[in-house]
Amino acid sequence: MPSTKPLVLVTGGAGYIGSHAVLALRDSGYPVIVLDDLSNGTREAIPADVELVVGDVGDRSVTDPLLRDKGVGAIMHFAGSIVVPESVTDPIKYYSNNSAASLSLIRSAIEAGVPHLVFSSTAAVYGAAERVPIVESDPLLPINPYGASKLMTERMLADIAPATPGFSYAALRYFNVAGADPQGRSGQRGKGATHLLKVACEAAVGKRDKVQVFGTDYPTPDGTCIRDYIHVADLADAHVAVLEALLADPATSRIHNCGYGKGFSVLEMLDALDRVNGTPVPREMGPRRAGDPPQLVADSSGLQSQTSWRPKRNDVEQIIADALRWEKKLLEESQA
Ligand SMILES: NC(=O)c1ccc[n+]([C@@H]2O[C@H](COP(=O)([O-])OP(=O)(O)OC[C@H]3O[C@@H](n4cnc5c(N)ncnc54)[C@H](O)[C@@H]3O)[C@@H](O)[C@H]2O)c1
Ligand SMILES: O=c1ccn([C@@H]2O[C@H](COP(=O)(O)OP(=O)(O)O[C@H]3O[C@H](CO)[C@H](O)[C@H](O)[C@H]3O)[C@@H](O)[C@H]2O)c(=O)[nH]1
Repeated sequence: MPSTKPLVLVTGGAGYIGSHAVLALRDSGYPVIVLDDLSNGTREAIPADVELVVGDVGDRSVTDPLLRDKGVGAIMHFAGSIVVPESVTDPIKYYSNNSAASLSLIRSAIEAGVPHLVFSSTAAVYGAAERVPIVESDPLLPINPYGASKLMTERMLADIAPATPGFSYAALRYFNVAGADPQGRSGQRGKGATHLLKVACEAAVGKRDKVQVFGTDYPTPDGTCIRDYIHVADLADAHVAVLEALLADPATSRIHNCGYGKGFSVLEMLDALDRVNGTPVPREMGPRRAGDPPQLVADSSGLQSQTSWRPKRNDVEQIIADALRWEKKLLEESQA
């Protein structure tokens, strides 16, 4: 029987978080189509029967016919550039791919009559937050071009939606996304990983000789930075819940933090990895990395009170176990 749920276009669906959103949408009965330029994604990240359009979200010769002809009912917009230090050395890339390309997609969507867009924003819009947990109304003071490029898109959406009858959006500010699909269907692939848990799991399976701890003199109980790690499958479920909130109340746009509201230090994460792994992962204490705020923890009560989303995998050892299982699978694939 054909689905009665709207077709969802997932931009960046061949990447880490987008591929988990594709799984969550399909698990909930939504038909899905993916638009990705494969600059950091892979075909294998998407189920074989999902249509992949290889192209740039900023290219209207791609997005106009796609949105017009396929009958897209909502967009989840994950495509973007994601490396904070690179945004400092190459800000034009970030304003181009995260701000300008998003504006192009938004125009294309509105002209095609697509009513809803869910945008991947980031805790980086808050910059070096003065207090935790962070609420959505806290000051937006990004400290790098990555965060600024995402905030610009949020600002565009905040101005455009009220001026555009029939169009609403959700901006989701992710905190630290980690883990892999609990069923082993997807996980984080990209080369040159920089995220703590990915790097540490690569060290656990022998792809690296150690993990370096960036800074031990922060004003936190053990001196290392504190972050709020959300399981990627819970984050994917949050997207479905937010889409359903938009469909149920189409005139209301929303902005939500996505995290669990509990912080873990770098050393707490590495200790938990050692417990899950059963053998200690070599670690080395090192200097601070530029631009790291001491603490980022989300107040996500709005996401829970305003949508049906409830965290299901709010357990740091499960996040790590899923990430580690995925890393072992990647290693086996590379040795096959
Ligand atoms: N990973 C995190 O911890 C995190 C935290 C906060 C926000 N985010 C945001 O979530 C989104 C997804 O991040 P991710 O970690 O899955 O990254 P990712 O690099 O794995 O996925 C991004 C995908 O977008 C594609 N892409 C990039 N530019 C494109 C373009 N112009 N046109 C079409 N496709 C393009 C890439 O090929 C890739 O498959 C990003 O917007 C990122 O800024 C991620
Ligand atoms: O090898 C490593 C990697 C990271 N860290 C530390 O681990 C913590 C987490 O670092 P990540 O690189 O995993 O994540 P960030 O907190 O820097 O970045 C995350 O949050 C940002 C918002 O502030 C952006 O959204 C970004 O995309 C997202 O990955 C930081 O204190 C970092 O210094 C290490 O000690 N060693």
